[in-house]
Amino acid sequence: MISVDRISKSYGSGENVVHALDNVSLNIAKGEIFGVVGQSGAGKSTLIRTINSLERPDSGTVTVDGQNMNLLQGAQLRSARHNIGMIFQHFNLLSSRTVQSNVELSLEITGMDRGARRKRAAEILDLVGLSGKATAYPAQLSGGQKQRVGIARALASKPSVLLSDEATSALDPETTQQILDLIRQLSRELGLTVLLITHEMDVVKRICDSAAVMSQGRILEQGTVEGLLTTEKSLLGQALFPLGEIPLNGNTIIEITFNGVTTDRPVIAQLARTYNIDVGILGAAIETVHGHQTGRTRLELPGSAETVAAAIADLRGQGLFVEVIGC
Ligand SMILES: Nc1ncnc2c1ncn2[C@@H]1O[C@H](COP(=O)(O)OP(=O)(O)OP(=O)(O)O)[C@@H](O)[C@H]1O
Repeated sequence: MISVDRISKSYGSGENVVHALDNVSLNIAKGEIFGVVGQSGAGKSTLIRTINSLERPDSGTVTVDGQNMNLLQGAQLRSARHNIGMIFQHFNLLSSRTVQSNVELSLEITGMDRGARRKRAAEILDLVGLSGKATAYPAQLSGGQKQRVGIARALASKPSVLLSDEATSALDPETTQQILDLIRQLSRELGLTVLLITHEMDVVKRICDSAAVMSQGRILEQGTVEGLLTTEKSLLGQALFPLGEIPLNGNTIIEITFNGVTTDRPVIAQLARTYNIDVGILGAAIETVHGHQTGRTRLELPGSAETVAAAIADLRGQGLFVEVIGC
């Protein structure tokens, strides 16, 4: 649905040149929720602006829903943009217009007649849980409600893509979760493809199917969230489920990654019993992600090299992803 192929974008020149995007490629399938994480200045906003063609890349291609965005001009470009909704950190609502009118505004631009606009705005406000607030003004709404209006406005013209630029960064943790759950629900119900940029790992954990890590204009790693978790030394895997410093005391230290398949088995108790090892639990970061138990646990395995090797082989034999991180 969204294909970004080797795009680069620089600002300035000579000594002052900034490579905001440096040979960036990614593919987002229809209906997928894809998160891009990175520190301030990593290039995330530039990436989003090249996808809806607010910026043109210096090189490379952006394709959205089969259309090469770089080649579009005028009416064609405007029409392609109607297929891409966008939500923002600070909501960007017009304070002088009611909720209903803010949502209708995005439809006015498409040339839809008044009656159809009214009907569609009411429909989409209902979908985001705001039908009772149609006549309210933005100043009368909470942050979460404002973002619901932002989402309704973005989706009013029935786009197939939603771009989210730090849409939950101004919200408290509980409201963040509600908005993320709403985005996920809408994505599933409407088959909406979502690209969201964020600096918050919890956002990725809560709703993303796939994610990429950006730094200094480059993508350092990308893949499905579950795949990244089971990738050795994955930056995102470590950041999503942090376990802190590794204590080195001569014993073998391993990390077992759980991705929903095996957590209901008494893996650690079985290990201790079968190999007579006094297994030490050094840390665990396990949460329910998309209804599955996901995360990792760090264990210390004292004992002879042979016993420890046999225990690790046994765990891997059970289909578990095991990394030896210290010995
Ligand atoms: N219009 C511009 N002119 C000059 N430099 C720019 C411009 N837009 C972005 N940059 C630079 O490009 C780099 C990437 O910026 P970008 O806004 O894409 O990063 P970001 O990851 O979205 O950061 P943030 O989370 O702070 O918004 C930064 O060094 C920024 O200063």
